[in-house]
Amino acid sequence: MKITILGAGNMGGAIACGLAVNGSAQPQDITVIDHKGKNVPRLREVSEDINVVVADYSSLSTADILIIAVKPWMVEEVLKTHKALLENPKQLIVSVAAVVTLAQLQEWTSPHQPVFRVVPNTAIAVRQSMTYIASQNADKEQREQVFRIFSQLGKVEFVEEKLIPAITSLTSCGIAFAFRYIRAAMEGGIEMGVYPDQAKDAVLQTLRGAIDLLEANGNHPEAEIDKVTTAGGITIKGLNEMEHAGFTSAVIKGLKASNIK
Ligand SMILES: NC(=O)C1=CN([C@@H]2O[C@H](COP(=O)(O)OP(=O)(O)OC[C@H]3O[C@@H](n4cnc5c(N)ncnc54)[C@H](OP(=O)(O)O)[C@@H]3O)[C@@H](O)[C@H]2O)C=CC1
Ligand SMILES: O=C(O)[C@@H]1CCC=N1
Repeated sequence: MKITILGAGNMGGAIACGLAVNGSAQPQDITVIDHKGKNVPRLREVSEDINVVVADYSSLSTADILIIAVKPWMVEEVLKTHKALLENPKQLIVSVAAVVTLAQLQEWTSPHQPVFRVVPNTAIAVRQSMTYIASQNADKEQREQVFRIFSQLGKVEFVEEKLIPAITSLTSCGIAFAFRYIRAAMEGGIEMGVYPDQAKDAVLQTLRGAIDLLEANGNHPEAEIDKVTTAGGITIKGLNEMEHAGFTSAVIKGLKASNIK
C-alpha cells in the first residue's frame, strides 16, 4: 500500500516519522512531498529510509492513500493544481486540514472519491495523538485502512463530521491548552521557590498520575477531587481561589472560541 504525504511540516513530518520509526509501513512505500526542501534534514535525522522528495508530485498518481498536510487554505489549490494526477477513483484522500470539510474535499476531487477528514494533535510526533476521523464515500475496508494508519500514531475514533469542530477544540487545540496549564503551574511553583526543572517534573508526574487514576477507575474527575479536598483543608482553599478567578469559565470560553464550524 503506497502512501503519499503532501506537506512535510509539523503534521506531515510527524506522520511520516511516526510510520517509519514504528515500522508499520515499509519506508519505500511512503513518499513525503516537501515543496521547498527545508524539512528534508529534519526528516532524514529521524530515518534515512524516509522517501522525501522536493516538489516532485509524480507519486500522487500511484499512491493508494494521499494524506494532505498543508495549511487549510492551500488544500483547494493543491488538489486543483494536481487534479490530472489524481485520477484513481479508489485513491483515499485524507486531509488533516483543520477547517476543510468533507463536502469541500468531495468538490475538489470527484463526486464518488473516498474522502477522509482526520483530526490529530501534535502528540502524533510521539505516537500519542488523540485522532478523530470522519469519512464520506468510503467502504468498511477503506475506513479500516485509514484507521490502521492512524492507530499506529495514537488513539483513534470515528466520529460524525458534525462533531469535528468541537473535537478539534478539545484535542488539536486542547493540547496547547494543556501546555498552558503546565506552564501556569510551573510559574506558580517557581514563585514559591521551586526550581523550573523541578517544577516541570512535579507538574508532569502529577498530571500523569491524574490521567492514570481516571483511566484506572473510570471515575468522574470530581470524585477524585473529593478524595483530595479535606474539609477545612488546604486544597479547597486553592480550588476556590482558582474558581473565584474564573478557572472553569476561562477553560470553557477558550474551548468555545476555538470551536470554529
Ligand atoms: N499543528 C497542529 O497542531 C495541527 C494542524 N492540523 C492541520 O494540519 C495541517 C498542516 O499543519 P502544520 O503541519 O502545523 O503546518 P506546517 O506549516 O508545519 O506544514 C505545512 C507544510 O506544507 C508545506 N507546503 C505548502 N504548500 C505545499 C505544496 N504545494 N507542496 C508541498 N508542501 C507544501 C509547507 O512548506 P513551507 O513551509 O516550506 O511552505 C509546510 O512544510 C493544517 O491544515 C492544519 O490545520 C491539524 C491538527 C493539528
Ligand atoms: O490552530 C490551528 O488552527 C491548528 C488546527 C488545530 C490546531 N492547530
